[in-house]
Amino acid sequence: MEYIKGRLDFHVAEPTVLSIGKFDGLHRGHELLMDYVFQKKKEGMKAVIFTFDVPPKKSLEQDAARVLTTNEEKMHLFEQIGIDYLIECPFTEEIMHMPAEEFLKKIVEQLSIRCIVAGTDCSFGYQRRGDYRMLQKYAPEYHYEAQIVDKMQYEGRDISSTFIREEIAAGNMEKAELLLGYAYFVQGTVVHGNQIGRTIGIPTINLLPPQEKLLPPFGVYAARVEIDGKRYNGITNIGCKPTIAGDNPVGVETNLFDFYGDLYGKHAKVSLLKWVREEQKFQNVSELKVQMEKDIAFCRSFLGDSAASE
Ligand SMILES: Cc1cc2nc3c(=O)[nH]c(=O)nc-3n(C[C@H](O)[C@H](O)[C@H](O)COP(=O)(O)O)c2cc1C
Ligand SMILES: Nc1ncnc2c1ncn2[C@@H]1O[C@H](COP(=O)(O)OP(=O)(O)O)[C@@H](O)[C@H]1O
Repeated sequence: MEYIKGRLDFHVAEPTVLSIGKFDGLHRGHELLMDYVFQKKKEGMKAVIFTFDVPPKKSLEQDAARVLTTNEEKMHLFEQIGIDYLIECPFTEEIMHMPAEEFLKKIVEQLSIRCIVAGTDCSFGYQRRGDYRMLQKYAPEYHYEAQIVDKMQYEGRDISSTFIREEIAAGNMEKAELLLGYAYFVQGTVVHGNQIGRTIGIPTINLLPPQEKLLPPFGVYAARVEIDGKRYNGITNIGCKPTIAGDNPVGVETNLFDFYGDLYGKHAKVSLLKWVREEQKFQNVSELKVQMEKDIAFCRSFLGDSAASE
């Protein structure tokens, strides 16, 4: 996949099918859009995703301001499903103020678009005046096909990133997985922690997710981890470790079952499968260790040998 970001002079010369949107989470609500995109790819067009790189909101107090997938995570997801070009268009003043018609003409010409696939809720151009009707209106003049797709629903509600954010914020990981089509994950580079884990026989890989990443409630989760293409079952704590003195940053830390080795600096993807309990402040580390061992026993039995069997 070619990842084009940070520039307005993006170009693709081959005929393309393009889908435009935020794609936060790349969830099941986007599945029908992707089905059309891959149908056209089979017919010989290059598959292009067009998305805007909007800087994170300044105030991240509210869950609604946080994202399900960071730009980097989205990039991995699109690569995995077989997209040929991902265009992350900077949301500059020029783009923000470009009339919708002009914007449409620009992308059709620069990206050799033959088919545009979009949801009924899509919007683009100054004051978001461009919508699916505009895409349909200009189809004959610009010689592209407009495929307008309805959102998939779950229990009578459109599947959307807002719906999924609500479930994650409530710790409903199984429902979030159903709506996403995959388990919610956090990924990043393994960094050093306080090095206490090894002293209690429970080492943990520490990830520090970016501020804009939505996290489920602080607590313990059954997890599946992917590192260097290998999968492990494990257990994750999300939070600030209130039992451990000091100002601990919000972290996602995971003990991998049946593994021992050095993982610092590695890239890890931690999928959160089930909420187990809230993070608590214990009297001391020995009490915490007793509880952690109980949590591990629970998760081992919950996960069985699922990582090995996939
Ligand atoms: C399964 C599990 C449950 C945890 N639960 C808590 C908890 O309830 N409260 C807490 O303060 N820390 C909790 N932690 C975090 C531990 O404090 C942390 O793993 C330990 O201090 C080692 O941290 P280190 O990687 O910085 O060395 C938990 C960690 C794991 C793996
Ligand atoms: N089963 C395991 N699960 C997690 N990390 C492990 C495991 N075995 C070895 N490690 C290594 O130990 C490190 C964690 O040890 P720990 O004492 O918790 O240190 P830190 O506080 O720096 O995370 C991990 O980053 C990894 O390199």
